[in-house]
Amino acid sequence: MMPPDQETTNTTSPAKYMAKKNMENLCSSRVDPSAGSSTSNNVMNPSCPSDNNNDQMQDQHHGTPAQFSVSRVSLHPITLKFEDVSYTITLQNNKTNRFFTSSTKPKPTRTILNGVSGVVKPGELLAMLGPSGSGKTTLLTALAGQLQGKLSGSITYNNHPFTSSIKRKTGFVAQDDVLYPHLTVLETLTYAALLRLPSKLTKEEKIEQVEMIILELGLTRCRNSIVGGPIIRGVSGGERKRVSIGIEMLVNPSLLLLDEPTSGLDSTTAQRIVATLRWLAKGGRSVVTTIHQPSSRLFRMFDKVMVLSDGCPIYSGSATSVMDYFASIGYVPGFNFVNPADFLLDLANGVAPDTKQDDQLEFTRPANLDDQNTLKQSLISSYRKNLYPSLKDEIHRTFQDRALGKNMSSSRGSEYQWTTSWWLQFTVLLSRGLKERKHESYSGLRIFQVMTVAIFAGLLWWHSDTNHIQDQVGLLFFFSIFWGFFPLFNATFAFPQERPMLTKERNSGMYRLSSYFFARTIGDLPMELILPSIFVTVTYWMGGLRPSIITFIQTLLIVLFNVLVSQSVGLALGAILRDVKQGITLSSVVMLVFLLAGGYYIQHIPEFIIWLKYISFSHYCYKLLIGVQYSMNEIYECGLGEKCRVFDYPAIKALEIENLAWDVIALLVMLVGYRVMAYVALRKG
Ligand SMILES: Nc1ncnc2c1ncn2[C@@H]1O[C@H](COP(=O)(O)OP(=O)(O)OP(=O)(O)O)[C@@H](O)[C@H]1O
Repeated sequence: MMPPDQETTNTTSPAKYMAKKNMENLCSSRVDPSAGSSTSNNVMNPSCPSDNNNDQMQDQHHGTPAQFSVSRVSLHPITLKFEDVSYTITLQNNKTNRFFTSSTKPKPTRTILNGVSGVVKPGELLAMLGPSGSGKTTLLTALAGQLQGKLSGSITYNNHPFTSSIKRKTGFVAQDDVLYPHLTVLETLTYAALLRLPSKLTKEEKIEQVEMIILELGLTRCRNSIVGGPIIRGVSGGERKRVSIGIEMLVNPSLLLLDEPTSGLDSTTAQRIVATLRWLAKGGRSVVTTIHQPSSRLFRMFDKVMVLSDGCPIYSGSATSVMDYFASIGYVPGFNFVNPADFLLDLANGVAPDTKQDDQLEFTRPANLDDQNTLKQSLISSYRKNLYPSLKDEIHRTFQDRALGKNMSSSRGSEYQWTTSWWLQFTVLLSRGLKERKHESYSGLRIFQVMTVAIFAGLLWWHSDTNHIQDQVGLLFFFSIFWGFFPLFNATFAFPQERPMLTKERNSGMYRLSSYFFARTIGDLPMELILPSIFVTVTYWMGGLRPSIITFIQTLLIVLFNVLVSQSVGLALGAILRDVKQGITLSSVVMLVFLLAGGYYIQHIPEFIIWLKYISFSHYCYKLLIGVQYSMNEIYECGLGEKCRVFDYPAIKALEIENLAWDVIALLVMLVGYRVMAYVALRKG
């Protein structure tokens, strides 16, 4: 392989660069006779090996690499500059401390980043190196404009602070891939394209872009495989990572930030990913990546390197000069030197270069903590003395920064304009949600659960009649409780589960919260309404309730209304608490209290707590069900040969059924109110 500096100087366009890389790949890694003839017209594919033939076949359909989406040069090159970036967090006191420390005592703080500076110009690939916990992710998140909290220093993008327009031109691939596990690779990229690419492109053109990305990232072989996740097995880790990169590549970002894109991957796959990043950089993009332990061949692909030690920089500058710099301040690699990254990470950990041979290492005493700290301090001082002044000059050379000290978290500028319409966002999100949740909505287990309860309830109340009024009232109360619990629990899961995805997509400006909210809540409706409809149909007729179609339809509508209200409560709890466990715990408490206050178990609630009855949606549902089931003057046999009015039956009388319209209004208020609460909680993030 040629040295990186030579590669860089010879490269004129990404397409040529990739063609050349492809040639190198064919020579160095494997000889593929079928590919040999087409190398001049072929893109180097950072893919699973067997993709190549497939890709070449598709190549003929899509034309030459020069026409590929990602081979386009960046339309808005961005120079990223950051100067003296510092980030401090306030540590939370633990519970024990809270009792013993006085409230006036300031909370302890911790500096995560301390005076970090750097410049990344279009066409450059910057790698951030450092031990675990040195602040790489924090810095990258700050550069992506997504770090909440107290950030000082300056981060500018073409001399401007972070704005929504920069947000749109920035791609951020987080360390943990947040993807929908049940969608295929093709579906994942297609939905992202439909949401992220501007409305001026037709659907077909957007899909064409997806096909190109799939081709370019070598995902052809797994295009129809589901992405998978921790529970369900899907594509491999490397393929998932490429899908995440592909989502960001779709919008042809001018600034691409990636957190550990090669973690957990074999060295060949890691090299392919870094080759892709380098290729993207050569198209005029500024690319910043954190990386844990790059091999020496990966290291050679970087243009710039930044080394962090405990949040402080010990090097920031050209990758080719890094060894010379450390040599100039007295640190040269030892006898067994192989990889510059190992050497740099040792230094960042405060471990001096080892001059002994491997077989002597086991006898070497590890450096103590004081020695390590002394070495780190010395490297930080050297950086400030030797590198920082020239870096500062470079930052100020091209143009004077205007935005020093601006609050980086103010990322929502007024110029924000959505790339797609509300309606398109809504329909795409609705379709994606239905596809993603198809397996759980239409799960056999869920249908079995509801059907079994329906049949057993029908058998237990088999042909009950009005003379057994208590049984019938019990059945109606069961309707209101069962169809209060079930949707409430299902809805509580909705937002906590989707929150990481929502945060990621909203941070990249993909869609409005309102379009997501409506799509998410409407998408759940079919199954949420079909199951109770089947349940009521089975149980109503088996249970011997009033044999009237009108009453049956009214009963069904009331139950469905109750489902929507309880779903609203679940959505609000999930959105406010954000945590499934807390949500479920609170849901069960709420539901049990509503059940007790519903009016069936207790008719004479003490005055001071009677308000519970009025906030219980089960109470209104139960009242409505009784109200439509029995007519005003209906009678039942209350003793031997004795007839009583149904409405005088104590459990019904206590409900004070007079004007059912108020109960409908109360449920309506709850339906809207809880949904608004859920929306506001989501908006607050
Ligand atoms: N909000 C926070 N609260 C508490 N500690 C934090 C917070 N954010 C960052 N840290 C701490 O700051 C340090 C730097 O974290 P960061 O994730 O940036 O490190 P990193 O270099 O990316 O590590 P790794 O390579 O393991 O991902 C860590 O010790 C982390 O625990």
